[in-house]
Amino acid sequence: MVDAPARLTVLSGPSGVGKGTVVAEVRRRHPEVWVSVSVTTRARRQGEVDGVHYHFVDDAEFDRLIAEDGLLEWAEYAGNRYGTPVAPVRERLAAGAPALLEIELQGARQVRERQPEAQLVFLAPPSWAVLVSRLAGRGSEPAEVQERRLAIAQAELDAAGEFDRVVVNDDVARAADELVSLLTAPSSPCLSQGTGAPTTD
Ligand SMILES: Nc1ncnc2c1ncn2[C@@H]1O[C@H](COP(=O)(O)OP(=O)(O)OP(=O)(O)O)[C@@H](O)[C@H]1O
Ligand SMILES: Nc1nc2c(ncn2[C@@H]2O[C@H](COP(=O)(O)O)[C@@H](O)[C@H]2O)c(=O)[nH]1
Repeated sequence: MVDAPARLTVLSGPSGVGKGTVVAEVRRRHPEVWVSVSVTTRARRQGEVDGVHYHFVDDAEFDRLIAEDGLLEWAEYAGNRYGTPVAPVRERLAAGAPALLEIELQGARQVRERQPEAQLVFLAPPSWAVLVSRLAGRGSEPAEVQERRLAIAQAELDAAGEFDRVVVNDDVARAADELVSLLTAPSSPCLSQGTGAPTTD
C-alpha cells in the first residue's frame, strides 16, 4: 500500500454483510494495512483470539476505559458493548500512517463528530435476501440473535446515505479492490461521490 494517506477510514455496514471478510482479503493482499483491534464485552466465538480479533473484557474493564476517555468511540450493539481504543489510532495518525476501523453505525457517527476528516465507507449487501442468507450461513449466532442483528440492519441500511462512499459487497475480490482504491485515494475535502445506494429488496 504505497503512499496511502495518513487518514482514518471507517468501514461500517450491517452484521453479516462481509466487513471482516473484505478486510481480511485487503490484508491478505496488503499485510501492512493497519486495522484497529476493538474492545468488546461480547463472549468469544470459537476460533477468536484475544488481542487479535478483539480485546475481550468484562463490564468493569469497559466502564474503566470509558471513564478514563480511552475510547475513540463506543456503542452498545445487540446486548454487548464495543469500542475503539483511542491511543493506537492516535499513534498511527501522528506517525503519518493510515488507520482502518471496522465498526457499526453508532460508532461511525461518533467518529464523524470527533474526526470530521475521517473517510466513512459503508459496505452494503447486494440485496436483503443475500444479507439474511450470509448471516444465517455464517452460523455463529443462534436464530434469535440473528433476528436481533437483522432488525438493527434495517436501520443501518437506511443510514447508508450518511457515508462518504458505498461499496456493494457482491464479490469479495471486487469489493476488496474498491476498498483498496479508497484507502489509497488522495485525501479530499469533498468525499461525497457515493457509488450507489444499497437495496433492501
Ligand atoms: N461477497 C461475498 N459473497 C459470499 N459470501 C460472503 C461474501 N462476503 C462475506 N461472505 C460471507 O458472509 C458471512 C458474513 O461475513 P463476515 O463475518 O465477514 O461479516 P461481517 O460484516 O464482518 O459481520 P459482523 O458485523 O457480524 O462481524 C461469512 O460467512 C462470509 O464468508
Ligand atoms: N461501535 C463499534 N462497533 C464495533 C467495534 N468493533 C466491532 N464493532 C461492530 O460490532 C458489530 C458486531 O460485531 P461482532 O463481532 O459481534 O459480529 C459489527 O457491526 C462490528 O463491526 C467497535 O470498536 N466499535
